[in-house]
Amino acid sequence: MSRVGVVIVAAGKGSRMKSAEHKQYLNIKDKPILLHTLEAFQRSRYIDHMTVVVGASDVERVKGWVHTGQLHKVEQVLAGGRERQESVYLGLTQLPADIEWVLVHDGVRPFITSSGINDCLEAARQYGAAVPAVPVKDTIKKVGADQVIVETPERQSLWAVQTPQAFRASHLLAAHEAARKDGFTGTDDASLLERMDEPVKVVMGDYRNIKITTPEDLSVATQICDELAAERATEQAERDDIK
Ligand SMILES: Nc1ccn([C@@H]2O[C@H](COP(=O)(O)OP(=O)(O)OP(=O)(O)O)[C@@H](O)[C@H]2O)c(=O)n1
Ligand SMILES: C[C@](O)(CO)[C@H](O)COP(=O)(O)O
Repeated sequence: MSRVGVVIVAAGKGSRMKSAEHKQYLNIKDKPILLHTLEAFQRSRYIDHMTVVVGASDVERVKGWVHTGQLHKVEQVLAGGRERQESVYLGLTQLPADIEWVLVHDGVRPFITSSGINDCLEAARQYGAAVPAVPVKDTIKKVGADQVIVETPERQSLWAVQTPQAFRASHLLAAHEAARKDGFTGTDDASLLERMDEPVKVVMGDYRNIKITTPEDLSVATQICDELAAERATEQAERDDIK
């Protein structure tokens, strides 16, 4: 029987946040960003296994959260690498053998919902690989080193890509190994399959599934956190009514 796993990468330094503490450990409301993310996957009935990749000096801290007993899907907490891609690769190499489908998620995207996870996973099962994305709202310019515009791509075809990104685990590992061999570094996992001409399906993401990157993201994060908690409470009340 195969299982669905997620590799959650959280070994970054958060340099753009410019905070004393690495951003994944800053609180949104009552708890650290990374803990919100882990709880979102723990809640999802589509996920069986979690591998969490963190900075070497944070492994014991995160294992401490797991030992509270609320995060039983977290089966391993590993030390990551210098780049995001290396952290993902380290997680993939340690996945249990029974994980057929794997999602890769940024630890600093705490507002992923169970339906967002399911949409991506379902599309991956159908097409082989899938990522969530949202249509861009701004006009995007390609700008040269001299700060002069090079071109304006047609907005209709531009999407801002998010995580979780879902793949057959063996394919993603092979794509990472090929990228390492070729010295290729991508800013997401899908790009490693794209360069091997493997199709990746795009599913509609959620504008609230933000990657917490800079200080201004923190105030909007509090608002999104409240909205999602209220929506979960309403859904729970509806389920209780049906019983
Ligand atoms: N060596 C790295 C770098 C990044 N990440 C993770 O990849 C996700 C997305 O990266 P990003 O938002 O860029 O985080 P940082 O690299 O920490 O931020 P910055 O680029 O501002 O330093 C984050 O959850 C981050 O912790 C990781 O696991 N290992
Ligand atoms: C994977 C990602 O979250 C998709 O939007 C993004 O590319 C990560 O980028 P970063 O350079 O690690 O911020």
